[in-house]
Amino acid sequence: MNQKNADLRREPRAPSRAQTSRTLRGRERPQKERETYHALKMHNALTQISYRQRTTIKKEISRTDSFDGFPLLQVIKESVVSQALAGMVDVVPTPIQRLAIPVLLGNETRAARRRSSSSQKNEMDQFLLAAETGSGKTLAYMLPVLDAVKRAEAFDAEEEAKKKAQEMEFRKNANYVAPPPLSNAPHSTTGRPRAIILLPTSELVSQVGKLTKLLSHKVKFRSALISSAYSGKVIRNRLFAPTGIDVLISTPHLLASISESDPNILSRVSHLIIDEADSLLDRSFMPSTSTVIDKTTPSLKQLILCSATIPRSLDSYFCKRFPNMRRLVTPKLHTIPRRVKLSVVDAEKRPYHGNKNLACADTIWSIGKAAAEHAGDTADVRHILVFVNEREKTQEVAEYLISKGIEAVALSRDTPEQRQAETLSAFTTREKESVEIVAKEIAEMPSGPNYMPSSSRSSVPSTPPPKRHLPNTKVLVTTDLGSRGIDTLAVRHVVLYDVPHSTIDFIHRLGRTGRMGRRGRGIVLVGKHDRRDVVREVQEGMFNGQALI
Ligand SMILES: Nc1ncnc2c1ncn2[C@@H]1O[C@H](COP(=O)(O)OP(=O)(O)OP(=O)(O)O)[C@@H](O)[C@H]1O
Repeated sequence: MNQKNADLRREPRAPSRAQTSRTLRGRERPQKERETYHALKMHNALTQISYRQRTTIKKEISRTDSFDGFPLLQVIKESVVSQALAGMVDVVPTPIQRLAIPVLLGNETRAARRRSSSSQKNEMDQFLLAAETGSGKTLAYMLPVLDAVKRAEAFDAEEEAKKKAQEMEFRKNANYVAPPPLSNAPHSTTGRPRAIILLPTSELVSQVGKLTKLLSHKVKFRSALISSAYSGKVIRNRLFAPTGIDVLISTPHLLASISESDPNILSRVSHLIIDEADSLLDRSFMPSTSTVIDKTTPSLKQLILCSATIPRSLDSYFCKRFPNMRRLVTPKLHTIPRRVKLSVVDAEKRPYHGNKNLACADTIWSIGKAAAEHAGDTADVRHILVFVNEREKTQEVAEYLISKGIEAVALSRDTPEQRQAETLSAFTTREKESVEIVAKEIAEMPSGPNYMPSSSRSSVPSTPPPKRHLPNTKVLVTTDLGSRGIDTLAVRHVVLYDVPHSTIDFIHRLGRTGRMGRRGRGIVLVGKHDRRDVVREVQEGMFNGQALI
C-alpha cells in the first residue's frame, strides 16, 4: 500500500539450455503417450522412437507407391507380382518396403546420401530394418539383395568373358595347344554363396526358403536352405551342389559349426541378413551369430539386421558395435494395429473360479460356435493360436482342450522337427475364407476390458461334455517358438493363456494375427497372479494406436 512504484512482474528469465531441451523432448511425444503408461514403465523394454522421427518417415514413405518406381532389375519387379505375391491384385509396397528398398539399392535421397557418405568409407554398409509384425520385411530385404546378386553375377560373367578372350588371343599368338576342359570341374560358386540369410528356427528357414525358391523360378538364381531338420547328407549335397549356390538360408548354429571345418564357405559373402535380429543377438544365439558376422566381414558389402521390435538392450548393443548403422524404422513400429482387438477374460470370476484351462476351452468354444453360426455347415476351418509362457504347459493345455472336444496340438522345442513343420503348415497357408464373414464375427465379439465368452455371461460354461466335438476349429498351443516370424496368415484369433512377460512378447504373439491388413482378435486370460495393470495399459495403448514401451 505504501509503495510508490507499481510492482510489475519482472521479465521472465530466459529458460536454460537444459530446460529448453527437456521441453522439446517432451513435445516430441504426444501428451497421450506420456500419460497412459504407468505399469509398463516398470519394464520399459522397448526403444522409444520420437514423434518427430515418425512424422519425418511418414513423409519419406509417401514418395513411392508402386514396385515399378524402384530401380530394381525388370525381372525382379515382375517376379513380385507373378511369384512372391501371386494371386493378389493391386499390389503396392508396404511402408518398410518403400523405405528400405531404395536405400538398400543405394538409390536414396540426396540428403540421405550425404549422411551416409559422412560415415567411414571402406566399411561395409550396415542397416537395421525395423517394422511392425506382418508388414513384409522379408521382401523388403530380399528384393534388393537378389538385385545385387544378379548384378554381381552379370559383372563376373563379363569379367570372365574378357579374361577368356585375352587368353584366347595369347594362345593364338603363341601357337599354344589347350588341354581338354575338365568335364567334372565344380562351379566356381560351389559352397560359396554371395548372400546369406540367418534365421532362428528351422520353421523360419523353410518359410523364407520357400519364398526364395518361388522367386528363383523367374529370377534364375540358385538358393539352398539348411537347418537341423535335414540330414547331414542332404545339407552337404545342397551346400556343395556342382551347379553352385547364390543364396544360402540357415540357422546361425548350423552355419557357424560348418564354417569351423570349412571356412571357405563364408569367403565370398557380400550380403549378410540377420532376420529376427533381436532373437539372433540375444544370449543364446550371440556366439554363433557373431562368428558368422566376423568371418564374413572381409568380403561383406551389406550387413542387414531385421526385426519387429528393438528392445532397449539391443539398442545399446547396436550403438556400441555398429555405431554407423543406418536405421530404417517405420512410423508404426512397436504399435499393435487397431484392427487387432484385445479382450480380457477374467479366469478368477464365475464360472471359472481360477480354472484357466476351463476359461481357455470356453473361449475357444465361443469362437468356434460363433464361426459356425455365421457360416453354417460350409464354414472354413478356424485356426486359433494359444500362447503359454512355459513349454511344459503346452502339452497339458492341449490335452485338456482335447478332453473338451477341441482339436488341439502342442508345439514346443520338445516336438520332433518333422512334426513341427507339419503342424505349423496348417496355420501358415493362406485360407480362402470369406473376408466379410470373418469381419462380421470379429466385429460382433464384444471388445473392452470386460469381454466374456458368450457362455460365461450366462454363468454356465459352454464347454460341453467330452463326447461332443467342436467342428471346423484347429488349435495350436505353443510358446514363443510359434511367435517369431511365422507367417500365420490363417490365424484370426490368438489366445494369450498366460499374460506375456513383456511388451516385446505381446507384440510378437499378437502379431500372429491381423497380418498384412487383415483383422484379428486377441483374448488374454487373466488369473490371480497376473499383472492386470499391464494388460490394461497394453489394451489402452492398442486402442489409442500408440507404440508400446
Ligand atoms: N506389398 C505387399 N502386399 C501384400 N502382401 C505382402 C506384401 N509384402 C509382403 N506381403 C505378404 O505379407 C505377409 C507377411 O510378410 P512377412 O512375413 O515378410 O512379414 P514380417 O514383417 O517379416 O513379419 P514378422 O515380423 O512377423 O516376421 C506375407 O504373407 C507376404 O507374402
